[in-house]
Amino acid sequence: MATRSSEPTSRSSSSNTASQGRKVYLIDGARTPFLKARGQPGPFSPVDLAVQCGRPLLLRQPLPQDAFDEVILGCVNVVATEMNPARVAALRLGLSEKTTAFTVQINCGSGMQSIDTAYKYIRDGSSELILAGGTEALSHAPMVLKREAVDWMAGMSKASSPQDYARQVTSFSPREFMPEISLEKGLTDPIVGLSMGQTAEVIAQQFGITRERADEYAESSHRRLARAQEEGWLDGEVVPSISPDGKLYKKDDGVRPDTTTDALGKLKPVFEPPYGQVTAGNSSQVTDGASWMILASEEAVKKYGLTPKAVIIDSEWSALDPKIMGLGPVLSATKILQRQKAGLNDIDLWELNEAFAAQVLACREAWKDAEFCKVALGLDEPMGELEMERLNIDGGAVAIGHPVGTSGNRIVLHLMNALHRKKLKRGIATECIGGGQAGALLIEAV
Ligand SMILES: CC(=O)CC(=O)SCCNC(=O)CCNC(=O)[C@H](O)C(C)(C)COP(=O)(O)OP(=O)(O)OC[C@H]1O[C@@H](n2cnc3c(N)ncnc32)[C@H](O)[C@@H]1OP(=O)(O)O
Repeated sequence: MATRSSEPTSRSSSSNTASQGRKVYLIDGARTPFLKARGQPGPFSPVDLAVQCGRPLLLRQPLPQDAFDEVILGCVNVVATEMNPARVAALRLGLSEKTTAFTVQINCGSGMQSIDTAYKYIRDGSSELILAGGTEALSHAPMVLKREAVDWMAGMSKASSPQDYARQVTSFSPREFMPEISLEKGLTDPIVGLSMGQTAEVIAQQFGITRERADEYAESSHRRLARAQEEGWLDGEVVPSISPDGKLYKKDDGVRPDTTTDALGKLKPVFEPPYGQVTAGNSSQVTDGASWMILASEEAVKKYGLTPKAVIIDSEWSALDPKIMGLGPVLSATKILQRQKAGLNDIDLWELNEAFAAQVLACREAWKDAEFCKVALGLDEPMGELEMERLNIDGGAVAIGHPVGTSGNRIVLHLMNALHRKKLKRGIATECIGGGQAGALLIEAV
């Protein structure tokens, strides 16, 4: 059970406000449709995904091949044939061989970390133009063989006589070759031994989030995404992908517009049966997808005649007990609000990544909870209630899916576009990170 006295820490605090460096603009971005992992490898590898959305983005922002100083790509599950996917993607996108590229991994924060690293490189004057993204093909998550299988193969390679060889062959046991379920392992915290879903159960219990509320939230995520798709609000942000066999993917395919709270209420708890709150219907979906954003300095904007859509104002990363990792956004976002002397509802729009419906709701409760605000945030008063009308207005990972290394990038991209569409000014994108961390970015539309 989580303790409320877990003392969080943070990095890159007030020293990283944009006022202390150069302006950093968000120019444009694009993502693939998010495709649900359906028990077998999907049509695209992590690099394929990054290339699928990178190409149309670079076509509509025609920059010279060597314009980018850096390519930074978040990816949690790198596949063995695409080591350093940032570099592989950059070259497949036709960028200059002279452009350096590196991959970042901070679990679900990876796609936001790429933006924040780019932001700081440009702000501090070491770069002018950066392509920063996130990619994840959870359907391709590497499978890990059991120790016994690896030992058996080592025995085969060491066999030096026909007798050795025969002994090794006859000791073969197919059961030992059943792979360990690696995706499940990847979504289990190695320090506290809880799956991500169990950490959501911990904070649901801590803040009294009922099954009904989690299901209502999940239903609204599907409803909001379905409306956004129907109204064309994702056009341009989501670019079509074409698989090697010529199949066209145009839309996020996890959304279920017919979702009802009645149907959700019938699903069984997955992570803490039989009494838990977290089900397949109110969890983020296991999904493949990629997203890129172009970041530029003022000089690069002038040099290439770019039209910025937003400017990055501030960023913050925090760390806390891995058991309550889902509350991380409260820590990171509050630090930004304090620096900006702003309240929750002074921010026009929020993208708080929906790892789980119960986790988003627990964050909202934490801001209202005097004791949490005092102990974890050092505040005399609670922060108050974040209005639902500002939060994940076009749905989130419950409906869209959560390709873990990508989502942090997607929420910044969508926030930028939603601020423009609604002619609003300020937005915060924030997400929890497995292992007990969280990131947040404050942007302003221009
Ligand atoms: C990692 C970090 O750094 C930080 C983080 O973000 S933590 C979050 C990381 N991500 C996760 O942990 C992933 C969480 N989600 C999961 O693991 C999986 O989605 C899950 C195990 C919860 C469910 O997986 P699944 O069983 O394959 O789901 P799925 O097959 O889609 O649905 C199961 C059932 O629910 C039903 N269902 C799902 N959504 C529904 C909806 N909206 N309405 C009605 N029914 C629904 C499905 O129809 C299905 O029913 P049947 O079995 O009758 O076909």
